Amino acid sequence: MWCKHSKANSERFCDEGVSTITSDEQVRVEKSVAAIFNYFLNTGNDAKEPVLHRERHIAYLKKGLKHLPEGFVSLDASRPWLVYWAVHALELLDVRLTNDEAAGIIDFLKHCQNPEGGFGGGPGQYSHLAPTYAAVNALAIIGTKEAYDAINREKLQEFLWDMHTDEGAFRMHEGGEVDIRGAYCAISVARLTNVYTDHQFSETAHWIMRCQSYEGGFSGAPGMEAHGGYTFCGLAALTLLHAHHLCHTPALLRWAVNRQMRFEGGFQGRTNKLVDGCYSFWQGGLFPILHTLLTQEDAVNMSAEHWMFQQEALQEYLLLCCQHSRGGLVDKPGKGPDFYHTCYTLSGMSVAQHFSAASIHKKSVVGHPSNELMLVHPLYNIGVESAVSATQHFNNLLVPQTRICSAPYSNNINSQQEQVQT
Ligand SMILES: CC(C)=CCC/C(C)=C/CC/C(C)=C/COP(=O)(O)OP(=O)(O)O
Ligand SMILES: [Zn+2]
Repeated sequence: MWCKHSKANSERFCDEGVSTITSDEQVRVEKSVAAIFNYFLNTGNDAKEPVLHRERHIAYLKKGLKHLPEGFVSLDASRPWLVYWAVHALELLDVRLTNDEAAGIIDFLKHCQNPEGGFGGGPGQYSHLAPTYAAVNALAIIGTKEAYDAINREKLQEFLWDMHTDEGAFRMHEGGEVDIRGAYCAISVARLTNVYTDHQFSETAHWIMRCQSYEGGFSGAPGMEAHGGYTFCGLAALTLLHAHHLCHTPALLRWAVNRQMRFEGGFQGRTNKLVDGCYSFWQGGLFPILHTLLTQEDAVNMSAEHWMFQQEALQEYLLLCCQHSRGGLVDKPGKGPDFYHTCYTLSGMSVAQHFSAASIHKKSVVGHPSNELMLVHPLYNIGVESAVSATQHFNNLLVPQTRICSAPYSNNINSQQEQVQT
C-alpha cells in the first residue's frame, strides 16, 4: 500500500502489529487506505504528483479569521486558540497578515488578557494556561513591536506563579486541573517571552518525569495512559527546561515510532486507536526533538538525513486523505475541516518535509515542489523565524522578578539578569 520510497523505512522503524479495532473503525481505516490505493492504482507510473491545495486552504483560513473576533458559539472559551491555529497555519503557507488583520487580532487578544496576568478564552473570562499559550504564540507569529508589547510580561510571570503547585506542576486555571499541558504551556510562554526563572521551574522536570509511562510515552498526569498530545507536551517541556537527560529516550523512541500506522502512514495518538491528522504534529513533532537529544547522547549518526519516522508516508496520508475539497484539513476522510486540524496537519507536514539538524538540511517534499511549507520550530510550534525573532526581542528585556526568592536561587537569577543586560 505504500509508495516505493515508503516501505523500507516503515518496516525498519515499526515493529508492532496493527491495532485491534472495531468494524466501524475498520471502515474509517479502509477509507484512508482506499484513497491512497486509488491514487497509486489510477496514476501508475505516470503518477500525477499529489498537490497541496494551498489556495483553498488559505481562503478557508482567511474567511474564518474574519469572523474570529465574534467567536464561534461552541468554542467560545477557545478564541485565542482559534486565532493561533489560523495564523500559524497561514504562516506555514507563507501568508503574511495584512496590517488591518494583525491590528484586529492584537486588539482582540489584548481584550482577552486579564489585569492579573495571563489570557482567558475570551474577553472577560478567567485566565487559563491554554489560551495564554495560544495568545502568546499568535502574538509571536505576528511579530511586530505592537504585538510583542501587548504581552504584560510581569503579570504573565505572576499568573504562572498563581498556577504553580508545591510539586512543581501547573494547574490550567485557578481551581482547575493539574496536568502536563499546564507544565508545557507555562514553560513555553516563559521561555518565549523571557520571563523564565530557575526558581519558578525548579521542580517541574521531576514532576513531568512522573508522567512517562511504562509504554514510553507520557500521560496527562502520573499513572495515566500515554498519549501523543501529552507526550509532545512532556518532551518539549523537558527540553525547554534543559532537563531532557531525565527522559528515558529509548523507551520514548520505541513508543513514538510504533504510533505511525503501516496502512495509512499517519499517526495514531495512543495504542489501539485510529490514525488522526492532528497527530502528524503531536507525534511527528517528537522526532526533531528526539533527534537532537539522541545526537547529544551520540546515539544517532551525525550524518543522518531523515527523522526516525517515515516522512513520505505521512505526507501521502496528509495530501491524499486529509485535504477537504472546499479547503481546510481534516482528521480523516469523511470528517469536516476545522482550524485545529488544519494547524496541526500542516505543522506535521512541515516536519515531514524538512530534515534540519546541525548543518544538514534535507528536503523530502512529496508531490509538487510547491507543496513545500515553511519551517516549524518543534518546541513552540510556531515558524522558526517567528520563534527566533521573538526570543531575540524578549531576551533584550529584563526578566521580571515577581517573587522574592531565597538563597539557592538568587545567585542564579542575578547571573541571568547580568547575561541579559550584557
Ligand atoms: C498544548 C496543549 C494544550 C496540548 C494538548 C495536547 C493534546 C492534543 C492532548 C490530547 C488529550 C487526549 C487524551 C485526547 C484523546 O482524545 P480522543 O480519545 O478523542 O482521541 P484518540 O482516540 O485519538 O486518543
Ligand atoms: Zn485530531
